[in-house]
Amino acid sequence: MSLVSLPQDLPSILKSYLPTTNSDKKFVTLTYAQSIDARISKGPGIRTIISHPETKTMTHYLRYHHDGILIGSGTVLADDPGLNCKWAPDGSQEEIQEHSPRPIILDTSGKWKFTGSKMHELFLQQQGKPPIIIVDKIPNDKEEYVEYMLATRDIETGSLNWFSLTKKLREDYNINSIMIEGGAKVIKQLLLKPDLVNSLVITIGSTFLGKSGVEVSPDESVELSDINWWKGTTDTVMCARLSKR
Ligand SMILES: NC(=O)c1ccc[n+]([C@@H]2O[C@H](COP(=O)([O-])OP(=O)(O)OC[C@H]3O[C@@H](n4cnc5c(N)ncnc54)[C@H](O)[C@@H]3O)[C@@H](O)[C@H]2O)c1
Ligand SMILES: Nc1nc(=O)c(N)c(NC[C@H](O)[C@H](O)[C@H](O)COP(=O)(O)O)[nH]1
Repeated sequence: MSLVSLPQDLPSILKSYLPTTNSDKKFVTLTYAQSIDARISKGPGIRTIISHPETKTMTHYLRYHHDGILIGSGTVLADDPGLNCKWAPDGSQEEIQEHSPRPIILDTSGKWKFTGSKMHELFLQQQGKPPIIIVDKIPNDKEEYVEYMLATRDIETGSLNWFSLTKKLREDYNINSIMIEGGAKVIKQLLLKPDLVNSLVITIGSTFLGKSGVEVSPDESVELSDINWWKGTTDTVMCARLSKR
């Protein structure tokens, strides 16, 4: 699949919302595409195209600028995504392989298999990297090329500690910048974490997906700051930061 060109005016808008090059600081970008009625797919498990081809290219431009890309098991099972980077300044195969982010799959109950996936196929073609899977238990039948990382949980609540997770990815795998693409369960948690998320890049497609669509409304109200809008052919992109609560 080839991408359409990146709109010329997008990089200047995105610049201050991206990790700085050579930064060894932790940087988390939360990014996804939603409908006007805040849905990210037509229904649970249904892969739904919302982005115009030009904002799809933007997603690959964002991937180029991050060390890792994280999604939940619901998304990997529904979408079978490639999670590589297909955009590069000169589009060369070497550059694409080098800049493809490391896929990080939050699959605590071990439902997904790398073998046979689109990610696996791209890795074998040297067009993508193998994943790190975040699990609650290291499986007995480990898959070839996969790295397993134990989920870090709060002792008192038992819930996933996102701060420790990003710290561990940084310390153990040198993954400083992470872009988080979804799905809904992951997005809803992170919209309430202004101390963890450095920037928000949301594509809003000109469609309503309706009541049976998968919604991404957070459990509480969320204020944004440092807001910038880009207008494309059919989509708009909002770049912002989560305000401290
Ligand atoms: N439009 C977009 O930009 C976009 C992006 C990604 C996904 N999607 C869509 O979203 C849907 C999937 O969303 P979803 O909400 O079902 O799944 P999800 O991708 O958010 O994954 C949920 C799973 O991730 C793991 N997980 C998440 N948070 C966890 C935590 N705190 N502790 C432990 N494990 C945790 C669990 O295994 C959980 O079942 C699909 O339809 C997909 O097509 C759309
Ligand atoms: N930007 C964006 N626009 C969309 O319309 C849409 N459905 C997604 N969905 C995000 C989700 O993570 C998908 O699974 C990957 O975007 C697929 O990624 P690949 O191209 O296979 O690498 N993302």
